Amino acid sequence: MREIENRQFVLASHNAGKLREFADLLAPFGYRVRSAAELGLPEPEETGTTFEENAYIKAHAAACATGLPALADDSGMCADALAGAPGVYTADWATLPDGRRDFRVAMEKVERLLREKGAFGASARRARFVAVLCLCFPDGAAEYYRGEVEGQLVWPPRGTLGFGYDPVFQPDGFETTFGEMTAQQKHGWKPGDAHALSHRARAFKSFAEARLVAA
Ligand SMILES: O=P(O)(O)OP(=O)(O)OP(=O)(O)OC[C@H]1O[C@@H](n2cnc3c(O)ncnc32)[C@H](O)[C@@H]1O
Ligand SMILES: [Mg+2]
Repeated sequence: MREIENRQFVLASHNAGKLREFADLLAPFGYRVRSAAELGLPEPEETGTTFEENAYIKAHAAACATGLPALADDSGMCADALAGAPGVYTADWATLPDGRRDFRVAMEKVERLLREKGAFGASARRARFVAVLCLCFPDGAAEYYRGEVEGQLVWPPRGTLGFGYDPVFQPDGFETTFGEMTAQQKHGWKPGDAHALSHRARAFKSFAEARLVAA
């Protein structure tokens, strides 16, 4: 198995919300991590049809560009009543014709479609967040870590914390949305804990246990 040498790798993401969460999750481990955004790397086109394919595209591009191992996160929200949509197209649903992203518009679109399907009760509004992390080396060797969290879509959006679709997602067992949780509450995990809450923290926990060594 190839090693992460010199405690150094690239985070192959341009999403500020994700990068904040990873900075937080990685802090206890003391790795030297720079993001694709900081390094000015181009954003590759996400042409895959699965989270795994898109995570590989992003991680491989960053690993090739830097010569370092790269970790990418491909994630999304899957609504049962919409046959798993928006899924891998979660970011696309928020993208305006001029390329900017507006998650209020995206959340309204999801809500409109749920209403068209008659999805009003909690059980009809079930959804999950999925995150697939890909660790890829410059030679193309890759490994994957997946995390999912089940919950329901609420309306109207609640909370101003987090990012993306957080204000409409209420994880099972909680009365608050991810938009009403601090980053620590949303992760629901720190090194040594047996369980994590968010999709990203669950995937990260597997990655950390397999690959990271505390400083
Ligand atoms: O590809 P990178 O550069 O990492 O950044 P991105 O924002 O394009 O990320 P994705 O392609 O993986 O798209 C994921 C979408 O799902 C949303 N999403 C993912 N995780 C989320 C979370 O924890 N909370 C809210 N929304 C999330 C996010 O806002 C994006 O629109
Ligand atoms: Mg993307």
